[in-house]
Amino acid sequence: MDDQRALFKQVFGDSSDSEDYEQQQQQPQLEDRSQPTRSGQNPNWEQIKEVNGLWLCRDFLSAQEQSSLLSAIENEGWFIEASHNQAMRFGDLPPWASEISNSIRELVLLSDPAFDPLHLGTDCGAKEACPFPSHLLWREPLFDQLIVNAYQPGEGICAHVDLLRFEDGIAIVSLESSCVMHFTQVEEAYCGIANEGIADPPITKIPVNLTPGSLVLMSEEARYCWKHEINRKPGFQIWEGQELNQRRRISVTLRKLCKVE
Ligand SMILES: O=C(O)CCC(=O)C(=O)O
Ligand SMILES: [Fe+2]
Repeated sequence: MDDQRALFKQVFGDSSDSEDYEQQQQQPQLEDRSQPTRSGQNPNWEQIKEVNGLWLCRDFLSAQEQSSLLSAIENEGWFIEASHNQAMRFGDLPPWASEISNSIRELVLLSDPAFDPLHLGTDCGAKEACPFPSHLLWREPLFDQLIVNAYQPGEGICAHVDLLRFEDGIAIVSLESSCVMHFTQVEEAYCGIANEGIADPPITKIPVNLTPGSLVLMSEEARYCWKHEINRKPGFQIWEGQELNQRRRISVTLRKLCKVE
């Protein structure tokens, strides 16, 4: 526990604010539900073409797996009080989170036609066709930091790039309620893309529908050159022309801390 606290301090400093951004309090909307089923040997990866390095696996967890995961999270007792909406772990992850981490690695491997199970290797030959770069996939541990967020209807998260204290390669699992996450390109700050003398391009927002049981992987440009946000104020959660119904949403974010030299 003390180790957890020391690590927390190292990452976020003395402030009690967990990140540089705050969850927004927003207004509730209506109901939405989908029931993805896991495709087992055939993970269905969707590459978000506009955002390099952004991948979505809608059927990551079956309905059954989603409810087991929710029970495991509930058993942690983090969200008994309505005022508690975020929990973090550093270092060794709870068993259920390690399981997610293992499944992610497995699923990425299964999606790679170049994967040779005898040599436990993948070169993710066609870089753009791989949901997670191989130099990240084989790091140990794959993830060592966990955030579980609980969003009540109307609550979201402001546009941000995840802190640079975390390595490349971030995973987000969604539970309970669908939401639209929007991606907007950052100007030049984090990703070293300078555009001096060039007029700012019009801001494009790329919407991605995060259904319950889905997994998002962000690496490279998606992680450093795009902000992500969830705005659940009325009028912002539109998918295929319809406003999404909102319920509580739980998300599990997995990241890896940068090594401190
Ligand atoms: O809740 C989510 O889906 C996203 C969380 C997130 O972006 C973060 O914690 O940095
Ligand atoms: Fe984030």
